[in-house]
Parts: sequence; structure tokens; C-alpha cells
Amino acid sequence: MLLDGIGKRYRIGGPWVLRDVRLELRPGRVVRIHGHNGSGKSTLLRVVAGIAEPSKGRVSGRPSTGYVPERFPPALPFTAAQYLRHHARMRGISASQGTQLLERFGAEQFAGTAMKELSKGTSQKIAVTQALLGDPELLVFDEAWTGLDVAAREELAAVVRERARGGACVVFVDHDAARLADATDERWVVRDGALHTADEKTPATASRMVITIAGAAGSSLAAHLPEAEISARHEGGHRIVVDERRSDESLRRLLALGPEVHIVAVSQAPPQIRATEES
Ligand SMILES: Nc1ncnc2c1ncn2[C@@H]1O[C@H](COP(=O)(O)OP(=O)(O)OP(=O)(O)O)[C@@H](O)[C@H]1O
Repeated sequence: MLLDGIGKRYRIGGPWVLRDVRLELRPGRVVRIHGHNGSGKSTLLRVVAGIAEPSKGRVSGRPSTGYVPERFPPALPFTAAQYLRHHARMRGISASQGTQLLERFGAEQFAGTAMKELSKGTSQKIAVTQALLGDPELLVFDEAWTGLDVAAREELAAVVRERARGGACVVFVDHDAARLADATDERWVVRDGALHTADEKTPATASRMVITIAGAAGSSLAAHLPEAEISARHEGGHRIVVDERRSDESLRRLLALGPEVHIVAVSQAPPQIRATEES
């Protein structure tokens, strides 16, 4: 499947959430999408899943698709089993796969429970199960692991590996940087509406940059730099430590603060400064 020149905004004249995105999704690939909160990851996944229409550009070669949305519709007027049977019918398959998947995720005892009475984690198991029904060639997971218990999280990772080995393409967003780290073939970052290839370094060894600032930068500086990991006063100014992949963004934000903020130096941080997580 190819997304070509994709632009997305939610209203005419509104801001572009995605601009000129090109992404080729190939069989058997596990593709991770990174990005800050609000950068447009879910928007991109909705376009990939075919739930949202792009405002610009073309999507071609769409295969059969299963999608786990970031928020599963609550309070549906079905039991879990009825809901899964309905999806199975729409995909022209027997309902037995739904039952097997529920067993695999440890949720078979909730088949007869009304969807609106399910716990958050069990609802998520149903969301994941419906996406997997019929072995779609493309799986789109927006925080699909969130809310699952440990056993189900491991089971879902195993399913992803199996499906990818079987030729499915899996595109996912997850807050846990370690999720499927060993199985991920491609990493992309949504930044400023554009899609960038991600640095291949793992977060634990990613480089840090130190930005030294002189001038009237007050204690509120950190509020302007949400991506900064450390912000400390230093000889009449500040020192900011930031993941090198976010340093351009920090520099842009600092420049936008005006002439009283003077950037004195930008340098590599010593190796003992490590990232602990990323989004
Ligand atoms: N239905 C919508 N209508 C209008 N604006 C929207 C809609 N959905 C998302 N947006 C806006 O699009 C931008 C990107 O949102 P999106 O949910 O795609 O980001 P995200 O990277 O998935 O964020 P998060 O990590 O917080 O889930 C945000 O500015 C958001 O407010």
C-alpha cells in the first residue's frame, strides 16, 4: 500500500496536521510510528486504516485491514460475542476465530458479557480480537497494548510476530519504547506534520545535546521547552539537555522567544546522560 503526498487537516482553513506524507507499507514489515503528543500519530494511523480520508494526496493498493483505535467505542449495545460475530460476518468468516482469540487473550469468560459492562482491559481485548479477525493483510494498532494485562500483552506481541511472518504488515504506535523493539523493521517519526525516518539508536543510548543559553531566560524557560529533559540555571543563563532528535525543535522554540534569549553553545552531552523513555 502506498500513501503518497498525504495531507490532512480537520477543517477547511484549519492547520495541517499532516503534510506531504509518503509511506510505503510492505508485506511482512513491522512499522513503528513515533512522535510527541499531538504530533499527528493517531491521525496518520486513521488514514492508514482507512477510517479518515486524507485532505490531500492518494492512498493506493489498500489490502484487507484490521484496526485497533486509540479509543474503543464504549457502551455498544451488544455482548462481546455478538459484537465479534457481527465483525466476523462482515468479513465473511466463521465466528470460531473470535472464540479462539478470546481464549488466547484470556477473555473467553466474558463472551456473554454486555460490552458496556466490560472492564477497560477486557474491552481492549475485544478491540484487539476484532482487528485480528479474518487475518487482515494490514494491522493498524494505536496503543493496542494499553490496558492489557501482562499475559495478554505478551500474547499480542506473539500474534504480531506470527502475523508478520505470515506476510501481514503491522503499523503501530505505542508509548513504550521497548514494545516489539526486536521485531520492528521500520521506525518513523511524525514531526511538524511531516514523516521522518527515526534515528535507529535505541532510546537507552540515544545522544543528548546540551544547549547553553545566556540572557534573560527566567525560571519559566522549561515551560517553553516541553521536550527538554533537564533544565538548570547556569552562570546567568540556562543549560538545557534534550534528545538530539528533538534538539532542532528546541532551537526553533528558543529562537522564537526573541532576542533576549541568546544561544551560546550547542554541544553533545556526556554519555552518562541517558534517556529513560520516549513517546
Ligand atoms: N477529530 C479531530 N478534529 C479536530 N482536530 C483533531 C481531531 N483529531 C485530532 N485533531 C488534532 O490533530 C492534531 C494531532 O492529533 P493526533 O491525535 O493525531 O496526535 P497524536 O500524535 O496521536 O497525539 P497523542 O500522542 O496525544 O495521542 C492535534 O492538534 C489534535 O488536536
